[in-house]
Amino acid sequence: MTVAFKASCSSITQQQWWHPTRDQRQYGFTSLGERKFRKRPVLLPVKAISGKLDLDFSDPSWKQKYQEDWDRRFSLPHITDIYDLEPRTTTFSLKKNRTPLGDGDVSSTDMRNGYVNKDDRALLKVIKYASPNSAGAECIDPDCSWVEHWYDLMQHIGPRKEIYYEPEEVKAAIVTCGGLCPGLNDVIRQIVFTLETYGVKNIVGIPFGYRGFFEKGLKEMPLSRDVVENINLSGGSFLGVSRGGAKTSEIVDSIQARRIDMLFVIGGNGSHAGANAIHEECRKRKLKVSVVAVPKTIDNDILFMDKTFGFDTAVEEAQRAINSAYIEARSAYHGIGLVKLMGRSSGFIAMHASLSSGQIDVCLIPEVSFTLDGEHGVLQHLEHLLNTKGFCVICVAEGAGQDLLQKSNATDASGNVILSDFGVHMQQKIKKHFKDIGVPADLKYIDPTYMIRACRANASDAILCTVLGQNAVHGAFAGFSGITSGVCNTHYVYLPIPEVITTPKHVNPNSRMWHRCLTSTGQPDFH
Ligand SMILES: Nc1ncnc2c1ncn2[C@@H]1O[C@H](COP(=O)(O)OP(=O)(O)OP(=O)(O)O)[C@@H](O)[C@H]1O
Ligand SMILES: O=P(O)(O)OC[C@H]1O[C@](O)(CO)[C@@H](O)[C@@H]1O
Ligand SMILES: [Mg+2]
Repeated sequence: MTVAFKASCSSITQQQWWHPTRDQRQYGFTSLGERKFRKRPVLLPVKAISGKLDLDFSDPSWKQKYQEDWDRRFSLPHITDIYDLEPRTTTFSLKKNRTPLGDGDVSSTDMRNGYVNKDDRALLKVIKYASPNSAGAECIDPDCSWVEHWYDLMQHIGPRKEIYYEPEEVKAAIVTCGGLCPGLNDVIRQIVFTLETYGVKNIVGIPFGYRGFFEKGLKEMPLSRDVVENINLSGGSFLGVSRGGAKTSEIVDSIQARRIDMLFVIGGNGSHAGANAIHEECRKRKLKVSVVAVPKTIDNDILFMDKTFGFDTAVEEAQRAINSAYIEARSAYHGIGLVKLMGRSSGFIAMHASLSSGQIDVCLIPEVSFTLDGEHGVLQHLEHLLNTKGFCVICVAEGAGQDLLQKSNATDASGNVILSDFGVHMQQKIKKHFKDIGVPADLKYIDPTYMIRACRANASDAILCTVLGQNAVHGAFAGFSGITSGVCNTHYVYLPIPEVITTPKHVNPNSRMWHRCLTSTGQPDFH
């Protein structure tokens, strides 16, 4: 495959992720192979923090402007942004028996059936809210009148008919970063399987996250179907994980020295920021490297995504802890069960675990403030529960109630703020409160966080991992870089990395799901 640099290309640095640089893009996708020159879109004022346009709703063309901005933001970076490249017919056959692998001769039936079309799109909104005050309403215009806008350039994920790499020449690397998450091994396994299906022979694992790129003594791990066949049977990461790391330039030096063509980064928001920085640095150096991320977080806190892999498993595993807390509390005189679950900035695990168990009386999450003391505080409610039903069970997310705790200013190796331990704080507060008022209370505190994170993916997460792992490879072969993928509004789509890491996704306290949780626990407002 011949490679020629494009004369002009704008490189986007990590600091310049926001829209103005994206506004500079001149090309609109019509397909992966053909691109039409499109008139440069009108620059629109953008509110940098909210990510929303300053739209004038009296302007009859506001919808068009909104969509244009959306198109710009969600256009997927592609290696033809830098290179003049001709694609070749894919080696990924959907019907193996009729089309031998690696010969590039995809049958005409295959061409018609099953490959993802350049114009396939997913719809972002499916509900029209009658009022901005409706539960869960996310409105564009003040009347909440507009529904239909598309993940215009968030193309449906899947194999394309045309690819931009010669599989036999590709060296692909996989790295897992951040904390553990059920399903990491399933994703690694599916990436390897799919790469081999395209005909890639040189696949390596980078040990212990980004650290594996620079730490002397950490060797690449050759990967194949044989090597990864059974890794999904246990939790953790077959490759190892780590936080913190080297400068992006050092990582890209290493990528260059190792002659890596495709890098698959499985990780959370930090890993995605790193993946995007690597992608930008590769562009700056004019390296033909596709960097494709796969979102990993049990916290389910990545924007736009219905759910991330590991989350279902975490919720399911949390049931065991909640059930134990319930049994302990139910069996003790004035028993109180307290369970702390993960969720640094989002309370999805705590909310879903509380809802699904049906055993929780009080659920506390970071998104909803509360007081512990006083007439309307949590402790008063616990007194009430002991008086009325004789026991109670509380579920707290680790990031809850941080405003009630002393800040430590400490950070981990990746720069994440180390939170004060709300579970322990709550344990001490409850003990002291009941001692002070002279009421017996038998508190059992359970912190199952690492047990939940280290376990193997359940069935639904294993399927999600399969979809995401396979499609990461399809995305790389389709020539995208700086992308990630996820299930958005029940459809799987590719997204540009910067758009998903602008802020963590939070539980909406005005959502039906949080209202359901309140109905289920019966807890009052703690104010
Ligand atoms: N802004 C950034 N730019 C470049 N690299 C980053 C950035 N933020 C984090 N990283 C790197 O990404 C890796 C993973 O980051 P981090 O430890 O925050 O985990 P994460 O991917 O967010 O996963 P988790 O959900 O478990 O926290 C680390 O090696 C870290 O150095
Ligand atoms: O102890 P570690 O490895 O830093 O991970 C803890 C963090 O992992 C997360 O689950 C994110 O993956 C956070 O909720 C939590 O704070
Ligand atoms: Mg993170």
